[in-house]
Amino acid sequence: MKKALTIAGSDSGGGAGIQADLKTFSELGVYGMSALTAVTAQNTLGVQAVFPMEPAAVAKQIDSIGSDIGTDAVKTGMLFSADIIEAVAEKIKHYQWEKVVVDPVMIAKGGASLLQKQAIASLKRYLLPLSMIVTPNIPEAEVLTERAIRTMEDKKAAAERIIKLGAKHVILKGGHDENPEESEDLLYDGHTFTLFQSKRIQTKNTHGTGCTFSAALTAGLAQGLPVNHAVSRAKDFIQAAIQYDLGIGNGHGPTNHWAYREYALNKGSVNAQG
Ligand SMILES: Nc1ncnc2c1ncn2[C@@H]1O[C@H](COP(=O)(O)OP(=O)(O)OP(=O)(O)O)[C@@H](O)[C@H]1O
Ligand SMILES: Cc1ncc(CO)c(N)n1
Repeated sequence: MKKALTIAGSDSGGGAGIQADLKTFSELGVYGMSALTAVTAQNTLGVQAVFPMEPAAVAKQIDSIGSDIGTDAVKTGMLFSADIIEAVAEKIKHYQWEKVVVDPVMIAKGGASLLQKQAIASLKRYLLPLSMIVTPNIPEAEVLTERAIRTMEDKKAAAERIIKLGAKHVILKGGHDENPEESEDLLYDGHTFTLFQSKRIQTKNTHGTGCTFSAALTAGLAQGLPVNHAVSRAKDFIQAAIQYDLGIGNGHGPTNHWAYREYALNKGSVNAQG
């Protein structure tokens, strides 16, 4: 049984954060574990409140897992503060975990801050160098590189800068792009750029797309897929999850974590791998 650990915040509404991660791990046949960094009071309309955990409480949860169960891959999501980031980085080093996916979560779709501004320097300094792959969306990549991103050339330059910060791979996600036809994600390993394209689905129900994508990627790494295959399958997983949305809540609804197994895998309607 392959295992994956998510170090992230709780979304009470169930569409993003720890809940999205565990649902995704489960759908892909990986045993999921969690270390909570924060509790958010959240639904499809927005984030009503954030209650961060003590850094020591985050570290203790990771120790409980690391000292007994172990893990095949780890992802980080909402980390909130510099102190939590430093505690997490120390534990990742201590347990010598290498398959580390860093989703540099900063702002929720409604605009609520999930990472304090002062914590960005710590993210770059302590966590990115430990990551096998970092998964920014365009606004997050702009913050990490302190440059605006408009064109494909900008995207490539941003990916190069992020690799210089110490990440081994970067996947720059295009969900926030202006392109009405396609949602394209750019993978860079320090040598080669690979573009993963899919049809853009017109929907307001995209709550938790980033978490779900990075969790699917983490599950793939836990199962031993090479990075490009794990990205490709994660792209298929999120495509199905957005396409067959559930219509839950009054705002930006969650994606459908069952859809990949129910529709995509069986009908072969997407390029499933792994
Ligand atoms: N409307 C869409 N149609 C198809 N794919 C999409 C759409 N929106 C996002 N995606 C895909 O979903 C994945 C997550 O991308 P996105 O840029 O939305 O992440 P994010 O902004 O971090 O998500 P979140 O808002 O949950 O933090 C990417 O693979 C992206 O291409
Ligand atoms: C807890 C949590 N993590 C991440 C996101 C980003 O989608 C969110 N909205 N909530």
